Amino acid sequence: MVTRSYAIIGTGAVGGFYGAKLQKAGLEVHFLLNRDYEFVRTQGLRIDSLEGNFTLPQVQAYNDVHQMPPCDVVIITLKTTHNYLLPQLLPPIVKPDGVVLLLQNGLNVEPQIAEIVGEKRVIGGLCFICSNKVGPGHIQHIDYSAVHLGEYQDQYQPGGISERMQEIAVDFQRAQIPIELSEDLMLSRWKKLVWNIPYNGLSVVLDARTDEIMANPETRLLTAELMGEVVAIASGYNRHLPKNYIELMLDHTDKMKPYLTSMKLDYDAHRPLELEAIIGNPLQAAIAQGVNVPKIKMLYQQLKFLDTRNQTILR
Ligand SMILES: NC(=O)C1=CN([C@@H]2O[C@H](COP(=O)(O)OP(=O)(O)OC[C@H]3O[C@@H](n4cnc5c(N)ncnc54)[C@H](OP(=O)(O)O)[C@@H]3O)[C@@H](O)[C@H]2O)C=CC1
Ligand SMILES: CC(C)(CO)C(=O)C(=O)O
Repeated sequence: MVTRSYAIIGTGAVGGFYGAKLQKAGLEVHFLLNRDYEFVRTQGLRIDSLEGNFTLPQVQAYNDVHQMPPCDVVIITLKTTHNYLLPQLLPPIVKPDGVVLLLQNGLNVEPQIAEIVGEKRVIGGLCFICSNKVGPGHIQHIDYSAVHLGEYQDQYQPGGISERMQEIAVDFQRAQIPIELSEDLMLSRWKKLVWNIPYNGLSVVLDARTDEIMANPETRLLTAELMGEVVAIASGYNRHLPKNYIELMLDHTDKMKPYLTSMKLDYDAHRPLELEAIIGNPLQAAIAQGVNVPKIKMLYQQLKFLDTRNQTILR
């Protein structure tokens, strides 16, 4: 059996969880860390999960990419606000025939990765997971865990299901991570943005959990209207979402455990928001296609104000 080596770039809520699951399943995983490096090097990772708690007392931990071996699959799980580091981080750790798997929210991040490693070496991924890092090397997995993968091609042309996606899927299944393969990464990204744009944005502007947003008829309507605008931008790119998709997303959120989005957690911790990847880039995509999205534009403007002010306030 061919075994692929994995690198996790950003061992936080998402990277810590998926990387630990892959290692637990017997795969070779190398973890890049920042502030938690010393702790994780000596104590390993702890995962508290609704699927079962586990610890990995020993992991291959690094704080310098030049110490890491080049890997077959390099998984990026930094916040997009740290992607400016990738031109330095990526080149030493991707094998010549390796691939970069981008597990981040948002739109139009893959082209930035393709500029660094080449267009044929990028797979995009969407994570359907609720997970937080609650202490050094300590991840709390609250709900869901599925990953959807799609090949990136220039201008997000549909890339079909490649052999390497199927190989990665085998590893993820072995690690008991539910995985779906998408023939069209852009369609998958728009579907996810139907959820992320309203809830991530409104959770910050309204200072609210998902259940609070859903309970009030006005903010529930606003959520549906924002979703409608996202669907309209996707249509501008010839990606047509199912007619009942908005209803499905509202229904799905009604059934979710009350949830504070990652953008709200970042805001409360005075960390920069993933505003450009999640809302700014889709807004630019709407402008480029001449699609009118007044509510998304206003949400972006409000968040830009809050984010800028939040960065200047002393903690
Ligand atoms: N959390 C979730 O449930 C979900 C998250 N996502 C998306 O997944 C992506 C990752 O999010 P998430 O895991 O929550 O974020 P986290 O902040 O939990 O993880 C990012 C990690 O990157 C590390 N990091 C930052 N700078 C460096 C560096 N220079 N070198 C090495 N590591 C570094 C951080 O370490 P340190 O703190 O020490 O700087 C942190 O542990 C985002 O795009 C998010 O939107 C998508 C779906 C759900
Ligand atoms: C809907 C949710 C919360 C998990 O599926 C998500 O996609 C996210 O936090 O980005």
